[in-house]
Formats: sequence, structure tokens, C-alpha cells
Amino acid sequence: MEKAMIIINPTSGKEQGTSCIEQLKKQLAHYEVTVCETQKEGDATDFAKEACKQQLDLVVLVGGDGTVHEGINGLAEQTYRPKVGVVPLGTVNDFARALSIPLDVEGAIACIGGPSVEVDIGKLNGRYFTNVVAIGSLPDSVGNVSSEQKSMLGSLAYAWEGTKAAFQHETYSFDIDADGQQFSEESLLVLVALTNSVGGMSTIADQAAVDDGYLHGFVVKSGSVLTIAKLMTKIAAGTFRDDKDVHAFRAHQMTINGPSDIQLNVDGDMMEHLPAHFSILPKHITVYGKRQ
Ligand SMILES: Nc1ncnc2c1ncn2[C@@H]1O[C@H](COP(=O)(O)OP(=O)(O)OP(=O)(O)O)[C@@H](O)[C@H]1O
Repeated sequence: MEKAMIIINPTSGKEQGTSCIEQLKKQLAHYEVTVCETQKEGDATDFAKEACKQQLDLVVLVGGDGTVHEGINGLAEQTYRPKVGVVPLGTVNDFARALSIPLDVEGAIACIGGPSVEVDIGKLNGRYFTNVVAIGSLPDSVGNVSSEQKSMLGSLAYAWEGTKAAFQHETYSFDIDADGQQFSEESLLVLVALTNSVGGMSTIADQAAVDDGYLHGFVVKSGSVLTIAKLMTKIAAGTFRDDKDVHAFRAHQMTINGPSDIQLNVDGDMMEHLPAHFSILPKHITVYGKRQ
């Protein structure tokens, strides 16, 4: 009999994680299932490592992008890696969006066992990421959204903090090396995306596919309020990357240097500092979902 581990963050989203276990167990009827509830930061990583050690066939990550991030960090370095299913319960759920996994619990559970994709995983210094790394004063403010704000306001909480930061328009100097090409920019926001879903929006890194083997970089060159307002409309119109104030590039390896005191927003949570060394593990993990 095949073996599966369900890793659930019971505090994710509107805290409906534990109520979907029975539904999941029905979908996984032909698996011997172990359920692991996370109690704190790092648990999902440890559980996922254990699943590799036991050579399980499937790991289902139930939670927001933070839980997916932690679970993938447990799998990425192991030689044997189970297939992955995702039941998105967070506010944004970029990884599920990028893989066309339905955002409702029933739809997401029904995907497990269907088509799958071998997705790229990003490496940032000593850790791994699945979606996007954001650097600058804008992600710094958005990273301060509290879990109470998220529960009450959902993605509006991010929009509110982002707008406040745009009005403060503090920029930083960044030195970037992308596959040997070097440049410096004064910027409010630098993004390194792996997928076409960034903060729930599909119009920023629209050309990024989950398995194209590239890191997709974007530098917002100037930080004035007017620039930000213009870029917001360009994001809505799907023409962000073509704007003269956006430097879009792609690479297999990148190094970004700048002030060492600003933290990076990695898959939605604040961690790591500059300098940031990026590389890519192509088609590294098989996930139930669809390539767009
Ligand atoms: N039992 C727990 N209590 C508190 N925090 C936890 C627990 N289990 C895991 N965590 C932490 O919660 C973080 C956020 O989890 P996750 O992203 O799944 O949910 P979320 O915050 O609701 O989602 P989103 O960020 O999309 O709103 C994880 O990175 C993890 O470190």
C-alpha cells in the first residue's frame, strides 16, 4: 500500500485545516495516511524531511504559502522526494494559483492524484523558495501585516500596508549580478519570481512558468508616488514589465547586494538578509496541479 503524510497548519487562513482531514482521507483511500499538525514555525520542514526519510509516496501540504514554503524546504535537499499535493488555506496562495490548483478545499483535494508538474525550486542563500522573493521598503512594510490583520482583512491588509509604503517611497541602492551581467539600481522594490503568481496577481511575472528553469527579476527603478500609481495601473492592464521604470530580466543565477539591514520577504514571510545569492533547481519537485 502506498503511504502519504498530511501536514496541516491548524492556524492557517480561517483555521479550517483540521476540518478537511476527513475529506482528504477519502481522496487518499488507497494510501496509508499519517496526519501531522504543525505546532510552530519549522515543524512542516521537519515533518517533510521525515517523509523523505521514510520514503513516503505523497506529502500533502495543507495551509498557506508559509506552510508550502516550509514543507518544500524539508523536501528540497533530500535525494528521495515524495510527490506533493497542496490544499491552499492562506490569504494569497501563490503556489496553488501558479499551478491552477482550485482555491476551494474540495476542488484542491480532488486535484490530488490527477495531472502533475515537475516544478522549479529556487535556492536563496541556504534556503529554498517556491514563489517569490521581494526586497526593498515596500515588502518590508507588507511583511509587517499581522495575522490579526490578515484574518480580518485578507489581502486588503497587504494592499493597505503596500500603499502606506508607497507614500513613504524610500529607495535603496542595489548591485545586481544576473548570469554575469552586472548593474546597479536605485529602487523601491526588487522581485525575484519563479511563477506567474506574485501576491495573488498574475500580471507582474506573467512570463514566468513553474518549470522554465529561470529566475525572473524585476526592479522598480524609481520610487515616486506617481510612478507607483502608474505601475499599479500597468499591473492591472498586464503591461507592467514593458514600463520604462521597470527593469525586467531573467537568469539562472543572481546575486543581489544592498543594505544588509533590510530583510527579504520570501514566499510571504520576512527572513534572510542581503547579500542574496540565488540559483535554481530545475524541475525538482513533482506537484499535483497543472502548468499554465
Ligand atoms: N500551530 C501553529 N501556530 C502558530 N504558527 C504556526 C503553527 N504552525 C505553523 N505556524 C507558522 O505559521 C506560518 C504561516 O502559515 P501559513 O502561511 O500556512 O498560513 P497563513 O499565515 O494563514 O497564510 P497567509 O500567509 O497566506 O495568510 C508558517 O510559516 C509557520 O511557521
